[in-house]
Amino acid sequence: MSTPTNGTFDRTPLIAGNWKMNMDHVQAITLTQKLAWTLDDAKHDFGRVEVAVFPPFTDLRGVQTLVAGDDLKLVYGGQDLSQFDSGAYTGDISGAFLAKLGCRYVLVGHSERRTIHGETDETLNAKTKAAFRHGLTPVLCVGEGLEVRQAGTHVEHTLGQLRSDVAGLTAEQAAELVVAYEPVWAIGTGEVAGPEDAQEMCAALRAELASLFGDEAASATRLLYGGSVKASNAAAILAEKDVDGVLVGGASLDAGEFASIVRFESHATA
Ligand SMILES: O=C(CO)COP(=O)(O)O
Repeated sequence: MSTPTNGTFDRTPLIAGNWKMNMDHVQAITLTQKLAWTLDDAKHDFGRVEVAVFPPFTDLRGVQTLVAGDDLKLVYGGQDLSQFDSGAYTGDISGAFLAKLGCRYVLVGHSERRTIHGETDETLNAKTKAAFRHGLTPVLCVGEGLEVRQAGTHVEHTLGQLRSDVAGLTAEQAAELVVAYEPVWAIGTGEVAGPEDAQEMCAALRAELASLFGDEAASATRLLYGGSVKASNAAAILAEKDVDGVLVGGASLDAGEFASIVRFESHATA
């Protein structure tokens, strides 16, 4: 069973940038280069804190070429994949294609896929399994909307999503899985859930994973927080025991800001 650890953290932190539908394939090269140079200048240790970017599909070939050509240590993934492997699914992208492009990760069930594209937990369960089938690590996104948060049922709601989306996985897959808690009300709004909110949910997610797959698997699963993460709030969120990384939207489009989030250990957690 893969237990990502580097001796300092319980699990290797993952700092992930979801570019959403921003950056064409030319801009993607500039952003990736700038990020790589900034982190190189800062002597970033990628074995200590892993860095992943999630560009649009049309950027992936360029990012792959750059990463391979310059031997960059950052990794990348797709923002979605099809639950099917190939065939008459116009507009969809197979996990096989992402794997061939060198993707390590793929986002599954981002709230924008759930709300704008109406993706159901049943579909997301199939997508999670498709990712594993193609050797990709799913970064499964879960989280509640504002009404659910106000009703106080956010933990039950989010655990319900998790249970449906991971049904039928093996303990080994659960250990490799990354789960991102992204409260919808905190995405792109400047409203950030407090570190204690992130910890509350991540602890609940880990306990649920333990009951489904056992303690060993659950202690290896990396849990991220996402929603208005910036360099100024990342360190406090990442100081929480069960938070193993962050999934960053807007702030990942600025190489300096994102690099600063990656280097969260150099910030005071005040
Ligand atoms: O949705 C997000 C990352 O997947 C969060 O986006 P923001 O960081 O822009 O709030």
